[in-house]
Amino acid sequence: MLRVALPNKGSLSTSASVMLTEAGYRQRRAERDLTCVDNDNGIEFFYLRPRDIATYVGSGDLDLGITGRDLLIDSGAPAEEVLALGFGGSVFRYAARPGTVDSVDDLGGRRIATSYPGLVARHLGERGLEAEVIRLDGAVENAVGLGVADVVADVVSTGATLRQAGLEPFGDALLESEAALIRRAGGPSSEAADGLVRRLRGVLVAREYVMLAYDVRVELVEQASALTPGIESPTVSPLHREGWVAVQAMTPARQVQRIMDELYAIGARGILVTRIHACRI
Ligand SMILES: Nc1ncnc2c1ncn2[C@@H]1O[C@H](COP(=O)(O)OP(=O)(O)OP(=O)(O)O)[C@@H](O)[C@H]1O
Ligand SMILES: O=P(O)(O)OC[C@H]1O[C@H](OP(=O)(O)OP(=O)(O)O)[C@H](O)[C@@H]1O
Ligand SMILES: [Mg+2]
Repeated sequence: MLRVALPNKGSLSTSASVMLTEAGYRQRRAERDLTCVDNDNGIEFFYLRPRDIATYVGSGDLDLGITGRDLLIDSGAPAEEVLALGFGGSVFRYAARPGTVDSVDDLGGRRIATSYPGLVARHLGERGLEAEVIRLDGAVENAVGLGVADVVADVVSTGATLRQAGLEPFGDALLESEAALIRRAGGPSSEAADGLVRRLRGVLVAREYVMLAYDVRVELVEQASALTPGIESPTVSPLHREGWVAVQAMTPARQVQRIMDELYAIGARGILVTRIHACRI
């Protein structure tokens, strides 16, 4: 059986389970369940703290896991990203009170509070900076006001928590993170693991693309196909009506309204968009 680690709570938990459900896997019934066996697909899911997932996968005790890229790097575990999953996005940044510290070069000798000491130490090390990293469990934005640190390094999403604490981000982001499927670094691949990766890729494509279909005069096929190249190539089929063809192509959902306008403008008609529920590319 393939053994897969999933976040048991926090920002990534619901989206990870939704994605696996969309990929056709069974998920736990209750939020407190710690395991779930999917016999039909030969998979057992283990619900773990997202921060611990890279440790289980890096040691080889579990085959695959879903966690944040930032948590993977912070753990220092010998695990690697297989597939970015497009949810749980965040930016990791330094912040301080305005007029105190405002550049990364100025971090030497400072006290930096963070829940991600591994990530911060790696960033400082790469720049040859020496600072005191103070590990806190959470709510790190309070550390400056309480005098424990000069700087915080933390996940920023809307920025509201930083503003409330009177802090301003400075310097480039240390990392842009999102949820990722991970496996043991350099570990052997298996047909079971590859099958799960293919299903998750299918979910990503089904979320990003729609199926666009339209009719167009045959002499305009090249011009229309340039607007709808599809993933491989558009499907062009004959129509009973002389001089016309039907075209079908997968199209990025975010651009589809603009593409429909442009198709209409060149003379395409009967333009239809349908959702893709699942696919294998
Ligand atoms: N607004 C956010 N706050 C915290 N983490 C976020 C946010 N948005 C995305 N993430 C990502 O979620 C992961 C952290 O999840 P985790 O469950 O450990 O913390 P959490 O969601 O803050 O929950 P808790 O603090 O209750 O443990 C990281 O990969 C982080 O980048
Ligand atoms: O930019 P924002 O939208 O304000 O979000 C970022 C904040 O959210 C998270 O905290 P969380 O609520 O998870 O509390 P924690 O610090 O105890 O983990 C994170 O650690 C930041 O503090
Ligand atoms: Mg948190």
